[in-house]
Amino acid sequence: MAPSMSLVHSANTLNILDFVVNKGHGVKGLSELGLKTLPPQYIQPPQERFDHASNEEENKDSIPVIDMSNWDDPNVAKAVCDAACKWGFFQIVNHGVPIHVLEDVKDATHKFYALSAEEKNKYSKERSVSNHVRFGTSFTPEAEKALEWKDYLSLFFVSDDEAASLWPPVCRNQALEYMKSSEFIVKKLLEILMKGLNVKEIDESKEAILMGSKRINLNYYPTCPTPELTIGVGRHSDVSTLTVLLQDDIGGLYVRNTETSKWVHVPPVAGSLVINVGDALQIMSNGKYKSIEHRVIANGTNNRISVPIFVNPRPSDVIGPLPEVVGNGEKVLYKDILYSDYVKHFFRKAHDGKATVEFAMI
Ligand SMILES: COc1cc(/C=C/C(=O)SCCNC(=O)CCNC(=O)[C@H](O)C(C)(C)COP(=O)(O)OP(=O)(O)OC[C@H]2O[C@@H](n3cnc4c(N)ncnc43)[C@H](O)[C@@H]2OP(=O)(O)O)ccc1O
Ligand SMILES: O=C(O)CCC(=O)C(=O)O
Ligand SMILES: [Fe+2]
Repeated sequence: MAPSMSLVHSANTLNILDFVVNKGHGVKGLSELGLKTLPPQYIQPPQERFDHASNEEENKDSIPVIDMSNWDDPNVAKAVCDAACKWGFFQIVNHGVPIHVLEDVKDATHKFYALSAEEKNKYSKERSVSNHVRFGTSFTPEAEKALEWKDYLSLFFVSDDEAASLWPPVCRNQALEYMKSSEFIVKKLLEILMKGLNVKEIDESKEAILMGSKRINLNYYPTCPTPELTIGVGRHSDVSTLTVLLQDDIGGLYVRNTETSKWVHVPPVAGSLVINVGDALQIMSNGKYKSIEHRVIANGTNNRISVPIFVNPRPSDVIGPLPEVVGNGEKVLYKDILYSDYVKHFFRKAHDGKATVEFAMI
């Protein structure tokens, strides 16, 4: 049932948290109350807010958009490896994932968030029957000094049967279809990126360590009353090997240009997918491919959705710089780590830019 305005207007700190986090209304519920001011829990410290004025160069740079019409073109391979080295981010078009699959998963995301708070809350950390399915808000509310203006549904893929019994019916098939249809591009991209590291062939064990587990998140960023005071997603890099991100046409994702330190917008391009290198690939490539800091701003006029697929090592894998990369005697930058330890370290703290990878540094 929708809460009355007076309930929230008279709310103290605890009630806002109770409404958003415990009752499962999320920030979407908060947004739909039509608040005129941002609850104090969402006010980010000035250094974490997005300052358009001091980022005036944001439009001068852009991440590469690569046409994948011919996957076997050596120029395409070069463009992919160059982008992974310099930007850690690129967009791909003509990639082969059918447009209707992308549209369907976006529609399904809206349908999931249109469910009642009670229905969505069945998938919360406290109520979900499995930790492979989790509906939540912000990132790690228990560890954050200021909350992020985002709700998410996170689905860890184990098998079709498990998804059929655990994932929310309203978005299950569409999420699975998107994951399955993008498997081809993940394999091709990893093949290209591995060749760039002198890894000639992706055998079974390499395949497992590169892409042995997958997680899909359905992100919802509702309209925010005072977007300049808060953030959709704080500065972070992904802990994945690669992330395949589908965004809608609203925009708001920014990527750090490590040469200028400025934030560069990733503009929505119809039919495209955003690809980014995650920490696991940065570690395996001994720093050659970069897992770049990114963030999402809050929006004062539109709701936004995005659907990342995180392609990861298996939790039980030990990852470290690949022998093919460091066999030539170059300095080894990262130690071997158990991947689930790395991910737990990421999830235990608030977003903190590039700090997570220090966990793996020698
Ligand atoms: C939400 O906003 C986000 C999310 C992200 C996400 C990026 C990624 O997911 S990248 C890929 C992550 N890798 C994997 O999923 C690998 C496979 N999974 C695992 O290894 C395990 O599931 C585990 C993550 C290691 C945790 O397993 P387990 O030991 O069984 O313990 P849990 O109780 O489930 O979790 C431990 C701790 O982490 C929190 N957590 C777990 N999963 C998520 C999740 N999907 N989203 C948010 N938080 C999660 C959980 O709450 C636990 O915390 P406690 O405080 O309760 O201990 C990127 C950017 C974003 O903004
Ligand atoms: O919403 C986006 O565009 C990016 C989200 C993101 O960075 C993440 O979920 O890891
Ligand atoms: Fe991310």
